[in-house]
Amino acid sequence: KNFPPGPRNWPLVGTLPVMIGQPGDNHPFNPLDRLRQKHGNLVGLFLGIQPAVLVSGYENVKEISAREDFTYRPDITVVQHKMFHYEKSGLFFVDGEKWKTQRRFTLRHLRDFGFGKQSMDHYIHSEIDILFAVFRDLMAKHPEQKETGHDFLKVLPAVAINTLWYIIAGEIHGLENEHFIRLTRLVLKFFRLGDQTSPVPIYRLLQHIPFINNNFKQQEKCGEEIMTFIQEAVVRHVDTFNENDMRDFMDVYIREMKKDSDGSFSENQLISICMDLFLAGTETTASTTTFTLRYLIKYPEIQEKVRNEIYQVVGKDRLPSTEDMPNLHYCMAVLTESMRHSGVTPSTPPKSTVKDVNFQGYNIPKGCMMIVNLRSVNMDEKHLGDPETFRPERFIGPDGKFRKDEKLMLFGSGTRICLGEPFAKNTTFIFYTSIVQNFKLEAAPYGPKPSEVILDGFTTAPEPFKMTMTALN
Ligand code: HEM
Repeated sequence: KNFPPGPRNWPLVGTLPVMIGQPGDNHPFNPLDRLRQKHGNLVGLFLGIQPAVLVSGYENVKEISAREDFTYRPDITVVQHKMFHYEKSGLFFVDGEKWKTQRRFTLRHLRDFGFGKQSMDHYIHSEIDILFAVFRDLMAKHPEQKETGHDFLKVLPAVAINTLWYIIAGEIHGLENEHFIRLTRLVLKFFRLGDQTSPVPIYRLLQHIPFINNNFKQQEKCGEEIMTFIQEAVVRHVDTFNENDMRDFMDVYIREMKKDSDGSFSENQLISICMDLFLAGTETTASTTTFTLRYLIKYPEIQEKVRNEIYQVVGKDRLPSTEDMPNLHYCMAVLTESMRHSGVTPSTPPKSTVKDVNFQGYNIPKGCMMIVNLRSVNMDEKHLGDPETFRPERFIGPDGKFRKDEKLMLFGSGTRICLGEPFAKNTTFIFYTSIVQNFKLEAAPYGPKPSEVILDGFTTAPEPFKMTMTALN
């Protein structure tokens, strides 16, 4: 009663028939865009019989994100919960005091190992050296592909994984390591198989129905393999643990497990946290960097402007670092515009309520899923004027300096705001500016132009594309 208005709620399938894409859509979120246009900023939906509300618009999203009532996550089967007998674990899908304690601990101790700090730069730079060696190797081994394009960016996710994994588990994997290459593929596949508005993770019954459970089953398989990789690293850490030598985040967590008397710091919880960080942190940063490079190929004049600023501020003899960020105004504007326009996270992971709640005069029943529409904020026509246009200058103030737009939500907002924001900003910034400093990027003269397709999943991602690179230094 007094639930937000929405499309027709059919028996069993609820509103799902109007939540699927149509021919001509250019973004996975188009069906939800249409619902918002038709029904307004709060749309009542049903994923099967599960009530859900699509929440759009800056004010609504800000309020939902700030209110304690909505900090909960719905009961969704994720691979680690299933493996741990449906006990909620990790960071993303835990609630209340458990979430607060684990989030605080994780953030504090990741920072001790350089997470989101300048002290990480040297490590990011050494990963970039490896990346550049791969680029040069590809060009030397297959010079003929300069005409049709190299698949340069396929190694980027592996580099992103290494950067994060070093802090979590103190390990670096060679890009030629077969096991590691497989892991990288699994992470990407895991994300593409996801679907934020699928009822399958909510209903255990649907998880057993062939065809309907197709994506879910495949995703579960990928997730299990990724979990095994993490579990093995945890076991190695437990076996070699030395109280006097904290090598990485896993060690610090194990030390806490030994001190902890109520069991809230457990091995399962450590595995789940690492899984959450690993998944949340690697695909998102790799996709953001790839989207940015895709825009720079499409707009060569912007690429040139980025390069000129880097040459002026940083020069050619060293790679850009986080210390340069406050002086690279245009580069910051380009990254921000790329994140806004591409929208790797068009919505937050679903939120939920644990009691009946009133929101904007509507009744939101206990257990209702809240689909928080960040895209509606980052593509807000009233605020931005021309949201569909890629225009980094919108973030340059009259003084020529980068101007932060407080009305954007690139990493969510409020209590659950992305835990990895500083790390993600630093790594994507250094990755993309270093590439542009050292290589000219172009569409291959005889190959297809980089695809403009945006892939669906838990996040959105650019469709892989080929390009030509010319070394500049
Ligand atoms: C460009 C890269 C990234 C983007 C666009 C992004 C975006 C987001 C968004 C929109 C949320 C949801 C916030 C909410 O529920 O209100 C989120 C949550 C989260 N992100 Fe990120 N993220 C990125 C990178 C990272 C990295 C590098 C890490 C960690 C290594 C990370 C860890 C997390 C975690 C743990 C949460 C859940 C927080 C919680 O529920 O308390 N993310 N992220």
